[in-house]
Amino acid sequence: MNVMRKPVSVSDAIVKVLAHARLSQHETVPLGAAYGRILAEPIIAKQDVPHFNRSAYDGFAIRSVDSIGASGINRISFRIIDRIGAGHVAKAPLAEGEAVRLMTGAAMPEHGDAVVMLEQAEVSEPVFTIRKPFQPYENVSLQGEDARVGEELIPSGAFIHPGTIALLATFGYDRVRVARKPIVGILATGTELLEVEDELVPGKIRNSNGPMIAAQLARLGIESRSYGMLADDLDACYETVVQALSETDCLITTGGVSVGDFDYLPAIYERLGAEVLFNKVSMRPGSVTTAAVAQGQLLFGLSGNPSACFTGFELFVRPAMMKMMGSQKPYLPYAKAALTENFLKANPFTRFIRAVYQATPNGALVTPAGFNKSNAVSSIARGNALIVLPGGSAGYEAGREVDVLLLGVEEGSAEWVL
Ligand SMILES: Nc1nc2c(c(=O)[nH]1)N[C@H]1C(S)=C(S)[C@@H](COP(=O)(O)OP(=O)(O)OC[C@H]3O[C@@H](n4cnc5c(N)ncnc54)[C@H](O)[C@@H]3O)O[C@H]1N2
Ligand code: MOO
Ligand SMILES: [Mg+2]
Repeated sequence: MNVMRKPVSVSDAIVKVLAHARLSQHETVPLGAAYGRILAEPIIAKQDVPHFNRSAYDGFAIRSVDSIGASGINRISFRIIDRIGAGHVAKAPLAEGEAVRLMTGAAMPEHGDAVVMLEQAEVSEPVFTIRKPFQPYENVSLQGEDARVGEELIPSGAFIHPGTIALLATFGYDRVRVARKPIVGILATGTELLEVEDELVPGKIRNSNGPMIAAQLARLGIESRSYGMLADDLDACYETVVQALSETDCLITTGGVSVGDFDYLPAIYERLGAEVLFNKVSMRPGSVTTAAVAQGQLLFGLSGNPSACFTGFELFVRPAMMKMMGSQKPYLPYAKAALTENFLKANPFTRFIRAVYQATPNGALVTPAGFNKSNAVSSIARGNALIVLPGGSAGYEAGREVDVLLLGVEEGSAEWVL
């Protein structure tokens, strides 16, 4: 095996992966199941919102013209001819000096063009007086002020969050066209691996990457299919990879991608006739992250080292999954924050430091999340962000503003800015 590998930059690696991230058929789901999915159709206003002029307050609908000249010493009086709550319409149009007592959301009566709030009226049923004039449309929610029929409000490819659900419901979408979710397989390789419930024995460790990747996918709303754990055995791993590829849209493996004697993923890609897009990225951790394509399907060979595995997923698998689901915002959201402590290690490669990002009244701060080597698991548990230190730097001092990628944010970014 050739142990010398040619590294690609992080951004080139992302471009290569995204060029092969395709799906996406669509499916229709009930509105109640649409949260967290990606829209496969734009939301176009099916009616004006609101679709009738309505009162913005609890009060009295009047004709504004009747209020001209009202003041503290010249109170103008109105006669209440009807009383309606939201959901009702007044029985008759307003004539001069008439008012309808109506509640927030109730349709304005014909000829009514202003609302006197209850607090602005001195009421003595069946009349009330006012001490100021009202402008046309004062305290009225106008038809179409929120959205106009035919207007494209949300593009296809948008993440469906609770606000999107509200809009869909407003227009009567009881079913929504969304991108189909990819079916993603996970296979952990390593003779040293134990099941989570197993007792530790010398030389062995529990498989933490498998459950971690399943949760990283779950965070994107994707259910995974586990192919369990396999010992480092070329034939057995190859067979499982072939089976997994026949049952999934994409396969993620962990471990066995480096140059060790029992790192069989490179041989598996060769046997599959897969095109290896890259097998070395100029980053730490995750330098051994590999991506390959076999018969149009993406295979991600993530590192066995937990922090490297985690970072490889967030940087490369995540945008690919989002693109496969038609997302317009596949990238991790980006922020700037001030480093709270020195990080003085030199960085020949781009370095991704698991970190805690915190917005404070004095600006955003970011703190490395502790033990930060590729094999670290504690810092991925503590972190909610990745600090990005560019390659070629000599480290950074506390107070310095640094680039940060935010983890676990529902909606990503449309651009990769680093
Ligand atoms: N001579 C070289 N050695 C190594 C290189 C190199 O370039 N030349 N790269 C190093 C880097 S960087 C990393 S990262 C690791 C990557 O190793 P592999 O991806 O091949 O993974 P393994 O060898 O299978 O395991 C590495 C490490 O991770 C532990 N592991 C594996 N699977 C899991 C799992 N499911 N859950 C938790 N931990 C896991 C495994 O026990 C090892 O400790 O290679 C360096 N070596
Ligand atoms: O792939 Mo490694 O994580 O750079 O230590
Ligand atoms: Mg290895």
